[in-house]
Amino acid sequence: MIKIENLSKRFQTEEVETTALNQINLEIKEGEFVAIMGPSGCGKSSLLNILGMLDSPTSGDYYFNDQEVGNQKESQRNAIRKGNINFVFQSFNLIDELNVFRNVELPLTYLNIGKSDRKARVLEVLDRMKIGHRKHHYPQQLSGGQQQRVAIARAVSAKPKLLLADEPTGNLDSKTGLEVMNLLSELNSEGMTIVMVTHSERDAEFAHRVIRLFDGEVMTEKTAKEFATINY
Ligand SMILES: Nc1ncnc2c1ncn2[C@@H]1O[C@H](COP(=O)(O)OP(=O)(O)OP(=O)(O)O)[C@@H](O)[C@H]1O
Repeated sequence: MIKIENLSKRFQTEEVETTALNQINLEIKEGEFVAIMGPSGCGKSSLLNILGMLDSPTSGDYYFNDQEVGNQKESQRNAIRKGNINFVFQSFNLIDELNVFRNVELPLTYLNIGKSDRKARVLEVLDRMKIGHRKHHYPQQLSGGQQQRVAIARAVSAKPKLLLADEPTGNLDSKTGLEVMNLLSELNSEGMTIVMVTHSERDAEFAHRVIRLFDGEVMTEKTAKEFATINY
């Protein structure tokens, strides 16, 4: 599903140039659950943003389902992302002015799905995320775990092929975090490909595979072993 070849991302500010990703190569197959780990500043978010087509690489290629997307125009990337890729964030990013039902319905509106179809899909996904009983509540009336379940419902209501999660349990206590990880695992076992950035070794255990980044580079198994002897 995903193939990245010799991909680099550099940020240029007035004084300095930062290499966030340096000549990365990686592949992710359909149906995989992959965790991306590494110390702060190693390039995890930069990689997730590129995978999600929110940002483009400075050099190198990104193939999504065999189509080169990294070097496409923004409008083209947006069109490919629509319906294929969705996101879950650490800070939930729900719209405070909309109730739970409307938050989850919104992305379906952009996909031009009819009203009765939307309603059926929203109710189904809210039930699956065990939050259907809160559909008339507003985000601020919910606990963190409930908000994240709504955010996951919103992200998966359009049945994306790829779900990108940026520290999805970062703002949750460990019990609620575990519930969220179980939901993500369930979605993955039904076929959704998941790529998750995490600092939590416990969350990473839910993944099939961990990609470790260090200073913008993917660590090989060998360098990862060497690295394990250093504390970070
Ligand atoms: N928009 C930007 N402009 C300039 N530099 C940036 C920008 N975004 C990221 N960087 C730099 O690129 C490097 C990688 O950042 P990135 O956010 O990808 O790391 P990260 O691994 O996600 O970190 P954290 O775990 O702290 O979120 C860092 O040195 C960061 O300062």
